[in-house]
Amino acid sequence: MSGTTRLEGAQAPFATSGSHLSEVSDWIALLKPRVLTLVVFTGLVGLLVAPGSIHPVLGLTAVLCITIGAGAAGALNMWYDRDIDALMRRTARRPIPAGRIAPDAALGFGIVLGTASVGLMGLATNWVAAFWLAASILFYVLVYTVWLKRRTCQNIVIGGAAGAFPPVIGWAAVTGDTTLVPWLLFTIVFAWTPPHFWALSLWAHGDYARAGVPMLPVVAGARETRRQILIYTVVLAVSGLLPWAVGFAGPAYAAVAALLGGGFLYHAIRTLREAQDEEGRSLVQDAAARKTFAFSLMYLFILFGALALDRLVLA
Ligand code: HEM
Ligand SMILES: CC(C)=CCC/C(C)=C/CC/C(C)=C/COP(=O)(O)OP(=O)(O)O
Repeated sequence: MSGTTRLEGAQAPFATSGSHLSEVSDWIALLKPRVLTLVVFTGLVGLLVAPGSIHPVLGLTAVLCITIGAGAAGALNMWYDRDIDALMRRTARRPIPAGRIAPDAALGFGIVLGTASVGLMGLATNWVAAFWLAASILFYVLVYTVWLKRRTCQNIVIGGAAGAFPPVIGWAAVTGDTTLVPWLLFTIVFAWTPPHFWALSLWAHGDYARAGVPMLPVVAGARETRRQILIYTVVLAVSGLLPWAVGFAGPAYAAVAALLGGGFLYHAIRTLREAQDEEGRSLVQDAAARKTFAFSLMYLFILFGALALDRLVLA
Protein backbone atom coordinates (compact mmCIF):
# COMPACT_ATOMS: atom_id res chain seq x y z
CA MET A 1 0.00 0.00 0.00
CA SER A 2 1.02 3.57 -0.50
CA GLY A 3 1.30 3.90 3.27
CA THR A 4 4.91 2.77 3.11
CA THR A 5 5.95 5.86 1.13
CA ARG A 6 6.07 9.44 2.29
CA LEU A 7 3.39 11.76 0.97
CA GLU A 8 4.88 14.87 -0.57
CA GLY A 9 3.39 18.32 -0.85
CA ALA A 10 0.79 17.78 1.86
CA GLN A 11 1.87 20.74 3.93
CA ALA A 12 -0.70 23.49 4.31
CA PRO A 13 0.67 26.76 2.94
CA PHE A 14 -1.00 29.19 5.35
CA ALA A 15 1.84 30.47 7.51
CA THR A 16 0.58 32.72 10.27
CA SER A 17 2.54 35.42 12.06
CA GLY A 18 1.34 34.98 15.62
CA SER A 19 2.44 36.73 18.79
CA HIS A 20 5.66 35.84 20.55
CA LEU A 21 3.62 33.87 23.08
CA SER A 22 1.90 31.80 20.45
CA GLU A 23 5.30 31.12 18.82
CA VAL A 24 6.56 29.76 22.14
CA SER A 25 3.46 27.64 22.54
CA ASP A 26 4.06 26.20 19.06
CA TRP A 27 7.54 25.06 20.06
CA ILE A 28 6.12 23.57 23.24
CA ALA A 29 3.42 21.82 21.19
CA LEU A 30 6.22 20.09 19.25
CA LEU A 31 7.14 18.27 22.46
CA LYS A 32 3.63 16.67 22.72
CA PRO A 33 3.29 18.02 26.28
CA ARG A 34 0.02 16.30 27.20
CA VAL A 35 1.31 12.83 26.40
CA LEU A 36 4.57 13.75 28.16
CA THR A 37 2.81 14.10 31.53
CA LEU A 38 2.24 10.37 31.92
CA VAL A 39 5.54 9.39 30.27
CA VAL A 40 7.42 11.56 32.74
CA PHE A 41 5.32 10.39 35.68
CA THR A 42 6.24 6.73 35.02
CA GLY A 43 9.89 7.80 34.75
CA LEU A 44 9.64 9.69 38.04
CA VAL A 45 8.14 6.65 39.77
CA GLY A 46 10.94 4.44 38.38
CA LEU A 47 13.39 6.88 39.96
CA LEU A 48 11.55 7.12 43.29
CA VAL A 49 11.13 3.38 43.87
CA ALA A 50 14.66 2.41 42.90
CA PRO A 51 16.81 1.23 45.80
CA GLY A 52 19.50 3.65 46.92
CA SER A 53 19.40 7.40 46.80
CA ILE A 54 20.14 10.25 44.46
CA HIS A 55 20.75 13.91 45.32
CA PRO A 56 17.43 15.76 44.78
CA VAL A 57 19.01 18.17 42.30
CA LEU A 58 20.39 15.28 40.27
CA GLY A 59 17.06 13.45 40.54
CA LEU A 60 15.23 16.50 39.21
CA THR A 61 17.81 16.82 36.45
CA ALA A 62 17.21 13.19 35.49
CA VAL A 63 13.45 13.79 35.29
CA LEU A 64 14.08 16.93 33.24
CA CYS A 65 16.27 14.90 30.87
CA ILE A 66 13.50 12.30 30.42
CA THR A 67 11.05 15.16 29.74
CA ILE A 68 13.29 16.87 27.20
CA GLY A 69 14.37 13.58 25.58
CA ALA A 70 10.79 12.34 25.20
CA GLY A 71 9.74 15.79 23.96
CA ALA A 72 12.57 15.78 21.42
CA ALA A 73 11.37 12.38 20.21
CA GLY A 74 7.88 13.89 19.82
CA ALA A 75 9.30 16.79 17.79
CA LEU A 76 11.22 14.41 15.51
CA ASN A 77 8.07 12.32 15.12
CA MET A 78 6.14 15.43 14.09
CA TRP A 79 8.91 16.41 11.68
CA TYR A 80 8.81 13.02 9.94
CA ASP A 81 5.01 12.66 10.06
CA ARG A 82 4.25 16.20 8.79
CA ASP A 83 2.80 14.82 5.55
CA ILE A 84 0.28 12.48 7.18
CA ASP A 85 -0.40 14.87 10.07
CA ALA A 86 -1.66 17.37 7.47
CA LEU A 87 -4.23 14.80 6.31
CA MET A 88 -5.68 13.94 9.72
CA ARG A 89 -8.28 16.15 11.40
CA ARG A 90 -6.77 15.52 14.88
CA THR A 91 -3.27 16.59 13.81
CA ALA A 92 -3.73 19.05 10.92
CA ARG A 93 -3.44 22.09 13.18
CA ARG A 94 -0.04 21.05 14.53
CA PRO A 95 2.68 23.68 14.03
CA ILE A 96 4.44 22.02 11.06
CA PRO A 97 1.45 21.02 8.87
CA ALA A 98 -0.21 24.37 9.69
CA GLY A 99 2.92 26.12 8.41
CA ARG A 100 3.83 27.89 11.65
CA ILE A 101 7.14 26.08 12.15
CA ALA A 102 9.43 25.16 9.25
CA PRO A 103 10.23 21.42 9.01
CA ASP A 104 14.02 21.99 9.09
CA ALA A 105 13.71 24.10 12.23
CA ALA A 106 11.70 21.34 13.94
CA LEU A 107 14.29 18.76 12.88
CA GLY A 108 17.13 20.85 14.32
CA PHE A 109 15.13 21.49 17.50
CA GLY A 110 14.53 17.75 17.99
CA ILE A 111 18.15 16.77 17.32
CA VAL A 112 19.59 19.47 19.61
CA LEU A 113 17.18 18.74 22.47
CA GLY A 114 17.56 14.97 22.11
CA THR A 115 21.34 15.12 22.09
CA ALA A 116 21.42 17.60 24.99
CA SER A 117 19.08 15.45 27.11
CA VAL A 118 21.22 12.34 26.64
CA GLY A 119 24.48 14.23 27.29
CA LEU A 120 23.12 15.92 30.40
CA MET A 121 21.69 12.64 31.69
CA GLY A 122 25.10 10.98 31.29
CA LEU A 123 26.96 13.81 33.02
CA ALA A 124 24.43 14.32 35.83
CA THR A 125 23.66 10.67 36.65
CA ASN A 126 25.32 7.86 34.72
CA TRP A 127 25.76 6.55 31.18
CA VAL A 128 23.48 3.53 31.68
CA ALA A 129 20.53 5.90 32.14
CA ALA A 130 21.81 8.01 29.23
CA PHE A 131 22.06 4.88 27.07
CA TRP A 132 18.43 3.87 27.71
CA LEU A 133 17.26 7.44 27.14
CA ALA A 134 19.05 7.50 23.78
CA ALA A 135 17.67 4.04 22.96
CA SER A 136 14.09 5.14 23.68
CA ILE A 137 14.39 8.31 21.57
CA LEU A 138 15.88 6.34 18.68
CA PHE A 139 13.29 3.59 19.10
CA TYR A 140 10.38 6.02 18.96
CA VAL A 141 11.77 7.93 16.00
CA LEU A 142 13.43 5.24 13.90
CA VAL A 143 11.69 1.97 14.83
CA TYR A 144 8.15 3.28 15.44
CA THR A 145 7.82 6.44 13.33
CA VAL A 146 10.05 5.75 10.33
CA TRP A 147 9.98 1.97 10.10
CA LEU A 148 6.79 0.48 11.51
CA LYS A 149 4.03 3.11 11.69
CA ARG A 150 3.29 3.13 7.96
CA ARG A 151 4.03 -0.55 7.37
CA THR A 152 2.24 -2.83 9.83
CA CYS A 153 -0.77 -2.90 12.10
CA GLN A 154 1.58 -4.22 14.79
CA ASN A 155 3.27 -0.78 14.71
CA ILE A 156 2.18 0.25 18.19
CA VAL A 157 2.75 -3.17 19.78
CA ILE A 158 6.44 -3.17 18.83
CA GLY A 159 7.01 0.58 18.50
CA GLY A 160 5.08 1.26 21.67
CA ALA A 161 8.03 -0.16 23.59
CA ALA A 162 9.59 3.32 23.28
CA GLY A 163 7.05 4.70 25.73
CA ALA A 164 7.77 1.88 28.19
CA PHE A 165 11.43 2.81 28.77
CA PRO A 166 11.00 5.81 31.12
CA PRO A 167 10.66 3.74 34.37
CA VAL A 168 13.82 1.86 33.34
CA ILE A 169 15.61 5.16 32.70
CA GLY A 170 14.46 6.64 36.03
CA TRP A 171 15.56 3.51 37.89
CA ALA A 172 18.95 3.42 36.14
CA ALA A 173 19.52 7.10 36.99
CA VAL A 174 19.61 6.07 40.66
CA THR A 175 21.22 2.63 40.57
CA GLY A 176 23.35 2.70 37.43
CA ASP A 177 21.89 -0.64 36.37
CA THR A 178 18.64 -2.26 35.25
CA THR A 179 17.53 -5.30 37.21
CA LEU A 180 14.32 -7.37 37.06
CA VAL A 181 11.94 -4.85 38.66
CA PRO A 182 12.43 -1.96 36.19
CA TRP A 183 11.84 -4.42 33.36
CA LEU A 184 8.61 -5.50 35.06
CA LEU A 185 7.56 -1.83 35.03
CA PHE A 186 8.55 -1.73 31.36
CA THR A 187 6.33 -4.80 30.79
CA ILE A 188 3.34 -3.05 32.40
CA VAL A 189 3.57 0.01 30.12
CA PHE A 190 4.33 -2.25 27.14
CA ALA A 191 1.14 -4.29 27.73
CA TRP A 192 -0.84 -1.12 28.48
CA THR A 193 -0.04 0.65 25.20
CA PRO A 194 -2.13 -1.50 22.79
CA PRO A 195 -5.45 -1.20 24.69
CA HIS A 196 -4.69 2.49 25.34
CA PHE A 197 -4.19 3.27 21.69
CA TRP A 198 -6.56 0.82 20.02
CA ALA A 199 -9.48 2.05 22.14
CA LEU A 200 -8.83 5.52 20.74
CA SER A 201 -8.23 4.24 17.22
CA LEU A 202 -11.72 2.69 17.18
CA TRP A 203 -13.20 6.15 16.73
CA ALA A 204 -10.18 7.86 15.13
CA HIS A 205 -9.74 5.25 12.38
CA GLY A 206 -11.23 7.50 9.70
CA ASP A 207 -8.25 9.81 10.13
CA TYR A 208 -5.78 6.95 9.83
CA ALA A 209 -7.54 5.47 6.79
CA ARG A 210 -7.41 8.88 5.07
CA ALA A 211 -3.68 9.16 5.77
CA GLY A 212 -2.96 5.55 4.71
CA VAL A 213 -1.67 4.53 8.15
CA PRO A 214 -2.36 0.79 8.66
CA MET A 215 -3.66 0.98 12.22
CA LEU A 216 -5.44 -2.19 13.38
CA PRO A 217 -9.08 -1.04 12.86
CA VAL A 218 -8.19 0.11 9.33
CA VAL A 219 -6.52 -3.18 8.41
CA ALA A 220 -8.32 -5.82 10.47
CA GLY A 221 -11.60 -4.06 11.30
CA ALA A 222 -13.21 -2.83 14.48
CA ARG A 223 -14.36 -6.27 15.67
CA GLU A 224 -10.81 -7.71 15.63
CA THR A 225 -9.51 -4.55 17.32
CA ARG A 226 -12.04 -4.97 20.14
CA ARG A 227 -10.87 -8.59 20.57
CA GLN A 228 -7.20 -7.59 20.64
CA ILE A 229 -7.95 -4.89 23.23
CA LEU A 230 -9.37 -7.56 25.53
CA ILE A 231 -6.43 -9.94 25.00
CA TYR A 232 -3.85 -7.25 25.86
CA THR A 233 -5.95 -6.10 28.80
CA VAL A 234 -5.78 -9.63 30.27
CA VAL A 235 -1.99 -9.55 29.86
CA LEU A 236 -1.93 -6.08 31.42
CA ALA A 237 -4.09 -7.06 34.40
CA VAL A 238 -1.66 -9.91 35.17
CA SER A 239 1.44 -7.75 34.51
CA GLY A 240 0.15 -5.16 36.96
CA LEU A 241 0.49 -7.73 39.75
CA LEU A 242 4.08 -8.68 38.94
CA PRO A 243 5.80 -6.13 41.25
CA TRP A 244 3.85 -7.71 44.12
CA ALA A 245 4.41 -11.29 42.86
CA VAL A 246 8.20 -10.83 43.00
CA GLY A 247 8.01 -9.31 46.48
CA PHE A 248 8.88 -5.77 45.45
CA ALA A 249 5.49 -4.28 46.42
CA GLY A 250 3.16 -5.07 49.29
CA PRO A 251 -0.49 -6.12 49.62
CA ALA A 252 -1.81 -2.54 49.39
CA TYR A 253 -0.26 -2.22 45.94
CA ALA A 254 -1.58 -5.68 45.00
CA ALA A 255 -5.11 -4.66 46.02
CA VAL A 256 -4.96 -1.48 43.93
CA ALA A 257 -3.47 -3.36 40.97
CA ALA A 258 -6.17 -6.04 41.18
CA LEU A 259 -8.96 -3.46 41.35
CA LEU A 260 -7.53 -1.47 38.47
CA GLY A 261 -6.99 -4.63 36.42
CA GLY A 262 -10.59 -5.67 37.09
CA GLY A 263 -11.80 -2.21 36.11
CA PHE A 264 -9.83 -2.26 32.87
CA LEU A 265 -11.17 -5.77 32.06
CA TYR A 266 -14.72 -4.54 32.70
CA HIS A 267 -14.21 -1.68 30.22
CA ALA A 268 -12.52 -3.95 27.67
CA ILE A 269 -15.40 -6.45 27.85
CA ARG A 270 -17.94 -3.65 27.46
CA THR A 271 -15.96 -2.40 24.47
CA LEU A 272 -16.06 -5.89 22.95
CA ARG A 273 -19.79 -6.16 23.51
CA GLU A 274 -20.60 -2.63 22.37
CA ALA A 275 -23.54 -2.73 19.98
CA GLN A 276 -22.03 -3.10 16.54
CA ASP A 277 -23.20 -3.46 12.98
CA GLU A 278 -22.01 -6.38 10.85
CA GLU A 279 -18.68 -4.66 10.10
CA GLY A 280 -17.98 -4.29 13.80
CA ARG A 281 -18.68 -0.54 13.73
CA SER A 282 -20.20 0.76 16.91
CA LEU A 283 -23.84 1.82 16.81
CA VAL A 284 -23.48 4.15 19.78
CA GLN A 285 -20.54 6.34 18.77
CA ASP A 286 -17.97 4.11 20.45
CA ALA A 287 -19.11 5.15 23.91
CA ALA A 288 -17.52 2.11 25.58
CA ALA A 289 -14.28 2.52 23.61
CA ARG A 290 -14.06 6.16 24.70
CA LYS A 291 -14.51 5.12 28.32
CA THR A 292 -11.82 2.46 27.91
CA PHE A 293 -9.41 5.09 26.58
CA ALA A 294 -10.14 7.44 29.47
CA PHE A 295 -9.79 4.56 31.94
CA SER A 296 -6.42 3.62 30.41
CA LEU A 297 -4.99 7.02 31.36
CA MET A 298 -6.34 6.77 34.89
CA TYR A 299 -5.12 3.17 35.19
CA LEU A 300 -1.47 3.93 34.53
CA PHE A 301 -1.46 7.05 36.66
CA ILE A 302 -3.01 5.35 39.69
CA LEU A 303 -1.03 2.10 39.33
CA PHE A 304 2.34 3.88 39.26
CA GLY A 305 1.17 6.28 41.97
CA ALA A 306 0.20 3.31 44.14
CA LEU A 307 3.59 1.68 43.60
CA ALA A 308 5.36 4.87 44.67
CA LEU A 309 3.18 5.20 47.79
CA ASP A 310 3.58 1.53 48.63
CA ARG A 311 7.39 1.72 48.45
CA LEU A 312 7.89 5.18 49.93
CA VAL A 313 5.19 5.39 52.58
CA LEU A 314 4.09 1.87 53.51
CA ALA A 315 7.32 -0.12 53.14
C1 HEM B 1 2.84 3.87 20.20
C2 HEM B 1 2.27 4.16 21.35
C3 HEM B 1 1.19 5.19 21.54
C4 HEM B 1 0.32 5.73 20.64
C5 HEM B 1 0.21 5.44 19.16
C6 HEM B 1 -0.46 6.72 21.35
C7 HEM B 1 -1.42 7.51 20.77
C8 HEM B 1 -2.14 8.46 21.42
C9 HEM B 1 -3.06 9.35 20.78
C10 HEM B 1 -3.34 9.38 19.27
C11 HEM B 1 -3.60 10.14 21.71
C12 HEM B 1 -4.68 11.20 21.47
C13 HEM B 1 -4.44 12.54 21.84
C14 HEM B 1 -3.21 13.21 21.35
O1 HEM B 1 -2.92 13.24 20.14
O2 HEM B 1 -2.52 13.81 22.21
C15 HEM B 1 -3.00 9.76 22.97
C16 HEM B 1 -3.28 10.36 24.16
C17 HEM B 1 -2.53 10.16 25.29
N1 HEM B 1 -1.50 9.27 25.44
FE1 HEM B 1 -0.91 7.92 24.11
N2 HEM B 1 -0.08 6.75 22.66
C18 HEM B 1 0.93 5.86 22.81
C19 HEM B 1 1.62 5.60 23.94
C20 HEM B 1 1.51 6.33 25.09
C21 HEM B 1 2.35 6.19 26.24
C22 HEM B 1 3.50 5.19 26.36
C23 HEM B 1 1.92 7.10 27.16
C24 HEM B 1 2.44 7.35 28.55
C25 HEM B 1 3.01 6.45 29.30
C26 HEM B 1 0.80 7.79 26.58
C27 HEM B 1 0.09 8.78 27.22
C28 HEM B 1 -0.97 9.46 26.69
C29 HEM B 1 -1.72 10.50 27.39
C30 HEM B 1 -1.45 11.02 28.79
C31 HEM B 1 -2.70 10.93 26.50
C32 HEM B 1 -3.77 11.99 26.76
C33 HEM B 1 -3.30 13.29 26.19
C34 HEM B 1 -4.39 14.32 26.24
O3 HEM B 1 -4.91 14.57 27.32
O4 HEM B 1 -4.68 14.87 25.19
N3 HEM B 1 0.57 7.31 25.33
N4 HEM B 1 -2.13 8.74 22.77
C1 LIG C 1 11.86 8.65 26.94
C2 LIG C 1 11.28 8.68 25.60
C3 LIG C 1 12.10 9.07 24.46
C4 LIG C 1 10.01 8.38 25.43
C5 LIG C 1 9.37 8.57 24.14
C6 LIG C 1 8.13 7.93 24.27
C7 LIG C 1 6.96 8.66 23.82
C8 LIG C 1 6.98 10.11 23.48
C9 LIG C 1 5.90 7.90 23.79
C10 LIG C 1 4.63 8.37 23.43
C11 LIG C 1 4.16 7.58 22.30
C12 LIG C 1 3.22 8.37 21.52
C13 LIG C 1 2.75 9.69 21.89
C14 LIG C 1 2.83 7.89 20.41
C15 LIG C 1 1.95 8.66 19.55
O1 LIG C 1 1.97 8.01 18.39
P1 LIG C 1 1.98 8.81 17.06
O2 LIG C 1 3.29 9.50 16.97
O3 LIG C 1 1.65 7.89 15.97
O4 LIG C 1 0.78 9.80 17.37
P2 LIG C 1 0.30 11.06 16.61
O5 LIG C 1 -0.60 10.56 15.53
O6 LIG C 1 -0.43 11.82 17.68
O7 LIG C 1 1.52 11.77 16.10
